[in-house]
Amino acid sequence: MAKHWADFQYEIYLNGMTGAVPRLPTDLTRLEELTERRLGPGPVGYVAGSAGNGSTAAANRAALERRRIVPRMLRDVHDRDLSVRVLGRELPAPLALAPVGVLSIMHPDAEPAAARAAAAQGVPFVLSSASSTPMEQVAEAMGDAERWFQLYWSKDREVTRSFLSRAKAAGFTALFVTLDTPLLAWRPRDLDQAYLPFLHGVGTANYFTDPAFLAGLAKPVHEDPNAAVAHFVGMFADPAKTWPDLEFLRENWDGPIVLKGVLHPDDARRAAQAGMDGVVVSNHGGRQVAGSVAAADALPRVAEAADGRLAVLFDSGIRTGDDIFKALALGADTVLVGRPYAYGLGLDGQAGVEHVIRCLLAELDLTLALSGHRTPAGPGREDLVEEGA
Ligand SMILES: Cc1cc2nc3c(=O)[nH]c(=O)nc-3n(C[C@H](O)[C@H](O)[C@H](O)COP(=O)(O)O)c2cc1C
Ligand SMILES: O=C(O)C(=O)c1ccccc1
Repeated sequence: MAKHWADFQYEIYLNGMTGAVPRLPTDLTRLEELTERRLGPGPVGYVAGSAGNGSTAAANRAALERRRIVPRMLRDVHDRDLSVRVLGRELPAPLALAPVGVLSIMHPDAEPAAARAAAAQGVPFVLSSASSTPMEQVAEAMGDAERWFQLYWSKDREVTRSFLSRAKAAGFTALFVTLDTPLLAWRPRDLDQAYLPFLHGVGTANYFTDPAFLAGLAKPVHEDPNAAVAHFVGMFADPAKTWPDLEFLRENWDGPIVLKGVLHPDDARRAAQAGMDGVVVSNHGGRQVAGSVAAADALPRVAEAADGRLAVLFDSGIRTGDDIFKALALGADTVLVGRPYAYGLGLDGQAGVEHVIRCLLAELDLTLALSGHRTPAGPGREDLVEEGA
């Protein structure tokens, strides 16, 4: 029996009979402003901020807003099923939590709380390489719930090899390789505050617990933390990588591999040729290339190039259930959501992340139904119009 995500709506009204209202807004676009008020400017600036003058993050939203749904009537939408099959797994809905590093700046419960929320709702959790908690601890918090590992592809092969074997041993089933961050982009909000969490050793937990990483240090981390941080900064990513290097990952990871940060259809074709299993159409939430194409504008062409050979995941700008509907209609199989759950965590820990997941999926379920669809495979380009096109 498929889960009825829309029941959350009734649950909220029912709880209201005893005077209770939701602890957080159900319009998730309001979370950023609330978080801004409650947490310090450094952490919120880091999470909310993006590259350049912020126009790419704005363009991500605009590209989704510009597309409007054309609902269809009288199509029997009584029985709905949001489940999807992606990367060889059955998911209860087309949603996963995106890899977001350094979550301890949002809440002391950090990644384990977000991972528990995902597990409780049955949604996959993608753990960042730059997690503030070692991957084994996050895995332990999740029991046998679905988890995927995001790789920052290090200059040091032994560290990469070690991360892959640790992730495998800890039960992460798919590998997400982030290609759009071989360098951190120009991020004025962080630059103006001279705020970078790693320099304080936050977001380095996977490295500082890794035997291959530690072998590269002259002294233990506690004896010379600055040298350990400098070593991390120097090796965490590698701008010299090229397509043939993917072979190394294929040889060292026997599960699905997904390339995150693909925006050009030719790069999707190369991913398929290289034996990859999927792509995430993403501009990193507008945090990397200032002036980049909006992720939703890139999605249809990438989906066409994938042509069923690759799983097509999407992120960058998803804030509501109708945004998910639009991404599905433009060719995504599943979406990831980043900042909204980070804000949910900052505002209310695990419960806040669960709130975000439940709101998104209840709204998606209702949007599907009210637009005349029963499953995530239903929406297509014919369900959208583009304003001004
Ligand atoms: C604070 C923050 C940290 C992030 N850290 C990572 C990371 O470690 N690895 C990664 O692949 N993407 C990272 N991302 C990008 C997200 O995975 C995702 O692509 C982006 O947040 C999606 O856009 P959205 O925030 O509009 O949903 C980060 C994003 C934010 C906001
Ligand atoms: O801040 C980010 O967007 C990001 O992807 C990142 C990069 C390095 C370490 C942690 C997060």
